[in-house]
Amino acid sequence: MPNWLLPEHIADVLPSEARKIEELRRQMLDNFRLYGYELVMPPLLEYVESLMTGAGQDTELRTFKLVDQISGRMLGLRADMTTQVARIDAHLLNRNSVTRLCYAGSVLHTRPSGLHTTREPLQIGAEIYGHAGLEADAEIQELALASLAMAGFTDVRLDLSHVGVLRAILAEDPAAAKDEAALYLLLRAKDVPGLETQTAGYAPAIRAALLALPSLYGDVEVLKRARDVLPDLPGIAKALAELAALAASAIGRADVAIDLADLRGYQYESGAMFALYVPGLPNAVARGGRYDHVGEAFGRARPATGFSMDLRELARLLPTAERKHSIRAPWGNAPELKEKIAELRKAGEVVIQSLPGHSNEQDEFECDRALVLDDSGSNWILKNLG
Ligand SMILES: N[C@@H](Cc1c[nH]c[nH+]1)C(=O)O
Repeated sequence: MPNWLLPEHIADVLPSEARKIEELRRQMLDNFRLYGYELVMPPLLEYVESLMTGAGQDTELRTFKLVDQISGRMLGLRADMTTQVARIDAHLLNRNSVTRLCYAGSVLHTRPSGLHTTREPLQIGAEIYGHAGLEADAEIQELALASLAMAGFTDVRLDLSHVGVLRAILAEDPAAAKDEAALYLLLRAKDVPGLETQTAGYAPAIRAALLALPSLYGDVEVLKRARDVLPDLPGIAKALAELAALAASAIGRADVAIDLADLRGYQYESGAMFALYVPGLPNAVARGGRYDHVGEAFGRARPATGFSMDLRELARLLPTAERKHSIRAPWGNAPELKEKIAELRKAGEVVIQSLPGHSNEQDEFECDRALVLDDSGSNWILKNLG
């Protein structure tokens, strides 16, 4: 085995791809700032218990673990930054007001989520703490859509779902409530035969409601159908009304679909959830939603909602960045030459000094101009290279 072989689903990012990713990262973080989101940088690794606080079983399975040589305690490499940011809001900032935070950094997954998916996504996201109303969910949804528009995606599908529907159904039947974890998995997989077996002993109305969820998928008309077929419970009515409002706020910006069985989050979600899809990729490019109980798990209840996405995946779908035009300059220590180069760089030009013996080499950059001495031999001027 050559000693440079990388583990499966782990890869280097080469120059043109890296530039696309980095440009996207900067654009998005700058845009988050325009909405008032403050950047935070949580650590790559933490004690495993703190990483798991408020998170579900998926996070546990996805987290790489190692032993800390200083404390002897178990550390985990973060698999998702959302709970880290919730910890920062709950403990370090200690603000009672609305707090908007954003982040960008690598996360690691023990297993890839899809066939061609990386185990090292570059997660970027934004979270709002301190507002329980739907306005915060709508802002997050808008920001996620604006981020995709900014990256050049025009054809976006927004799938909406709501944990409140399942919770309201489960609260009606203790037998069903006990099986919550299993039901989650079956609904996520839209495994109707599995659901039929699992729900065999439940109260008939509860069973019928659970079996209806996988077929409650489609355009916003589904909400009407859901009102007809699901039990008349306040929790369900509230969830469906929230979904109708969120769907309405996205009209004209995305194709909206409702999927009441889509529970593919990290299991910390507590309200409306969404996933964004773009052509060419079966997996969601962005996920988000409300998760009001994570702060509580950290000892300070704070309403919360947010979204995140993988910049590597997004960048992969975008066309290759054009080669950047640049200026070739000779190598040398003459003060006038150095001054001229500094001036051009200050103006935003890429100036590449050719190292001796390498004057015609170029890779990522296309030199369309050269810095040369004029006929008098004393002034540095730019010459177009045909
Ligand atoms: N971190 C979640 C999405 C999210 C952010 N905030 C709330 N939910 C994910 O990657 O699926």
